[in-house]
Amino acid sequence: MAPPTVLQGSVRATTGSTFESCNLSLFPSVNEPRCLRCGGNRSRNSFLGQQLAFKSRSNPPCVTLTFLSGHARTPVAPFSSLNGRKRDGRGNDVVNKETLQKYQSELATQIALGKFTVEDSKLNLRKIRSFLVRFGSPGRAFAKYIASAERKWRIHRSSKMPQARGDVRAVVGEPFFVPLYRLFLIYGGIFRLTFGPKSFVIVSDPMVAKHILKDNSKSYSKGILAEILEFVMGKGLIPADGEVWRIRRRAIVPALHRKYVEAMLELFGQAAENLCKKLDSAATNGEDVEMESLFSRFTLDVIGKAVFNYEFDSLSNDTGIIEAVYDVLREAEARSTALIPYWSIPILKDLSPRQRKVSASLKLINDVLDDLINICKRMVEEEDVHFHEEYVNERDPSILHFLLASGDDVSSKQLRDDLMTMLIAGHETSAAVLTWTFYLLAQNPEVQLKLQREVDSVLGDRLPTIQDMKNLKYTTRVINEGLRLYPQPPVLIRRSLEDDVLGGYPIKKDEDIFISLWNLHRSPHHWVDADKFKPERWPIDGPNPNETTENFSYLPFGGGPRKCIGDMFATFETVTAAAMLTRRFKFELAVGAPPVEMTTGATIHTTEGLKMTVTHRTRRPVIPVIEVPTLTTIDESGAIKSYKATDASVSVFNPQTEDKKQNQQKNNKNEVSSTYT
Ligand code: HEM
Repeated sequence: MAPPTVLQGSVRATTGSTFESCNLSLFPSVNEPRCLRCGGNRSRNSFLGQQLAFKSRSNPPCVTLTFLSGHARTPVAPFSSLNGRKRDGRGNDVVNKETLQKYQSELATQIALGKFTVEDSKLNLRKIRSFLVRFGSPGRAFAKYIASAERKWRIHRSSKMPQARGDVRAVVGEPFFVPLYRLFLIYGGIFRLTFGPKSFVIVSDPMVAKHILKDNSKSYSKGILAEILEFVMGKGLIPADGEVWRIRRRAIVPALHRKYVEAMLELFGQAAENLCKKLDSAATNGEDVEMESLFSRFTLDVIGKAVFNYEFDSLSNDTGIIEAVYDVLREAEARSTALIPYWSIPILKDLSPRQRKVSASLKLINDVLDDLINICKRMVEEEDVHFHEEYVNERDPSILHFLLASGDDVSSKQLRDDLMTMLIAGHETSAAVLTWTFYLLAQNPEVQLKLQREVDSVLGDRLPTIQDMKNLKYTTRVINEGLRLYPQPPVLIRRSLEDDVLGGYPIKKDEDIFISLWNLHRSPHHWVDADKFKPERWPIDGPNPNETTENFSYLPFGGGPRKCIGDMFATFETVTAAAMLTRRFKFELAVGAPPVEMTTGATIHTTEGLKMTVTHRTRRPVIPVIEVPTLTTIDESGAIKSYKATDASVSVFNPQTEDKKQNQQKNNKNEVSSTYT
């Protein structure tokens, strides 16, 4: 079937309008668009500020309609920020009406000045085309040619991407993705944000995100991200582009096969046990705990073992290497939010104590990695390797061991870059997911209780197995929902390698693009109660939600060829931790602790930690039902008499009332044994 016709027009062309470029009346009403060509109902109707995308239900759709300009829609959903903004009684964020009104009036002025108005063609090409079709096939072909040329011309000439101009100070002081959300509600799914000479294209539209990440991914690189991370990841998988990326991805992805992930479950369970021990003593001593740093240590211990078989043991120790890892991580985050590339100023690089410390930390980590690579090489040499697709060394199931055993022909520097990349990619992300999910659980005790019930019935007191991962359905939904509200990272970065058209707007080569997962995941156009924590929004027996099932409205692990390689690993790791921790403890926000606010580096951190009160879960006392032996007789008159063993008295038994009593007792017993407080 032919691809859908793509039409563009102004929002002014409303109800029942006919588009001159396509000779089609398209919609009887903006609210209820229907394709008049095929009669199909809408399948997607998103009126994103300046953009209305409409696809008919036929597959493939016969028409896609995109508005390029017009009036912005009044934002309908509260924006969500935790940085000093008001919250309602349940901790949900509420709209800062004044700010929105200011933006709306600013936008109205810009619209009045004609900034977003598309100029219509003075020529009535529709009439010319109608005239041409009278001349048979050559006329029709010519009319078609004119229509297509006009479409291109319209895109080229009249499409003007909505622009937000800002003073950079306006976005300093709060995580940068928060003002981007406000701008998205006003300017729509794609707009340009300009600070002085620098401009970024901000994408919050699922279809545009899909185009960049999947359909035309070859035309985009990691851009600034690669520049920022070069000092620590070199040519590792996250910053790498082109041929290096292709070769390394092909070598590394097979290492995370099913058997490897299964082997990792034991590791997740052991690390979660260690964390439980820490919490045990805090709960016994009545001390509050700072969960963000504990989660960070938990995931560091996991990823060290999983990637290069290194025992950081950071939940129990504070060694120099752990400090070095954190130094480097903090530096990477500082660089990713810096307004100027201070690290490339030679004098700063050599004289600044912080930069010198970072260089020393990097050297320490690299030395440790080199040692680990050498140890592993020796192990592999001594081993009688029978390498196959699902190869796992029992003594050392790490990714490094798999790569060396596979005969991966790679320089030590590249291998080090890859290991470092996985260490960073798999550490802070998972820690942040756990931090924010537990923050949400503390605010939603009914969800925490439901989660605990599932864990009790699926796990009991066991360590989780791979089979349990299928059965911990609600726990998985809790993690899915945590990832929706707090995506890690909140923004994906790309740079265009050639000219392209995004959402109908032409963009040039070398444009910097931010795909806001924060906006996509909280878009009021795609989610009901977008800012509410509702694990139930995901059908419990449905597929695990991802970019494919949600058509790029939800992409916690990215999408397309550069999708996260550790998605299954991370899901099982966080599900295991959530299950094992909530099985033993109840989590509440500590009384008197500072408000939990966001700050950002590569992932979303809290500004002052996540202070929690952790208490042991206790079963309600089980009231035993004492079974007293009885002797029952029926006398000649038919009356039933029962004699209790301990009791000399004789009671006359009325079967009906006794049945009721027993049922009552049974119910009490069930309730007591299956409920935790
Ligand atoms: C909950 C935890 C995690 C989250 C939320 C997460 C998220 C993501 C996202 C969104 C991307 C795409 C980045 C982009 O397109 O620019 C990505 C890429 C990547 N992730 Fe993860 N990740 C997690 C855990 C892990 C783990 C455990 C590992 C390693 C074992 C890992 C390794 C990577 C790598 C190597 C890439 C780059 C892939 C490429 O460019 O080819 N991630 N991750």
